[in-house]
Amino acid sequence: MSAQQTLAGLALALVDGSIEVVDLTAPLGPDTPLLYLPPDFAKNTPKFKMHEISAYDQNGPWWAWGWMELGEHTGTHFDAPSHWISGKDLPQNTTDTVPVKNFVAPIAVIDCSTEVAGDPDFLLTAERVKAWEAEHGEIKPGTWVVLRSDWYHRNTSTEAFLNADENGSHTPGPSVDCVEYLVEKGALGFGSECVGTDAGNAATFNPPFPAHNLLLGAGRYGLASLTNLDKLPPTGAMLVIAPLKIVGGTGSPVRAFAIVPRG
Ligand SMILES: O=C(O)C(=O)c1ccccc1S
Ligand SMILES: [Ca+2]
Ligand SMILES: [Mn+2]
Repeated sequence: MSAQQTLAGLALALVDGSIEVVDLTAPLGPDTPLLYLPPDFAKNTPKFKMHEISAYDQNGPWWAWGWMELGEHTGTHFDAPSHWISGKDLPQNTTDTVPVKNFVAPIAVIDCSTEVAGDPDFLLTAERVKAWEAEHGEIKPGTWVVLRSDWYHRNTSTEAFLNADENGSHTPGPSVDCVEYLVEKGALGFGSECVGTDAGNAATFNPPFPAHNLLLGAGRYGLASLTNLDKLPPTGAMLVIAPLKIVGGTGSPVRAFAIVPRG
């Protein structure tokens, strides 16, 4: 089938509903949960704030618009390699230089929602990824790999989403050997439903924050605060993300969605 026929088929399938578009993005606003780092360790991202310019009034008689205060790593967002010191000198490592072809790719969904329901500190390991491959096929280079945890149901409450106690945050993520394996398999990036791509206790890993240190350091990417992964098949869907083309950006809020075959 030619490329033209493939795209024409996609257009028809979108119209007849045999291919659906599934939103993977959390609402973005003042209530969007943000990562919380201990203030004696690091500065944090300020909350999202919308400033009204006009609302069909004396400031603009027929129009409404505003301006935002918004962190790069807020809500459903993309991590570029430059976000981490291990990726700071890599080529094409900022939101305005990452090749745009990397924003449309196959997505592999590893469902660990049952395990996470029993253990919020659950770690996706290389062994668990290999077990998924045994059932669904090998992860091919250029694939986004995402951890389905159903954690997105918590993202209307910062407290529930960060799930912290005196020992820190308890949220799932990938182990060091998992990230090493995904890099080895040529995965484009790793995605999570949690506030960040790393597990809540990833500061204690060696190296710390492997989904940043090793993944971004290998020139791959992260996606955090995804939603609706429970509506995707293990394989066969395509991920589309649209980071803002922020000059020199280390990341960006994104509208993420999946193109999913139905029936
Ligand atoms: O970039 C993020 O959203 C993120 O997850 C993060 C940022 C800075 C330090 C640690 C982490 S874990
Ligand atoms: Ca980020
Ligand atoms: Mn991050």
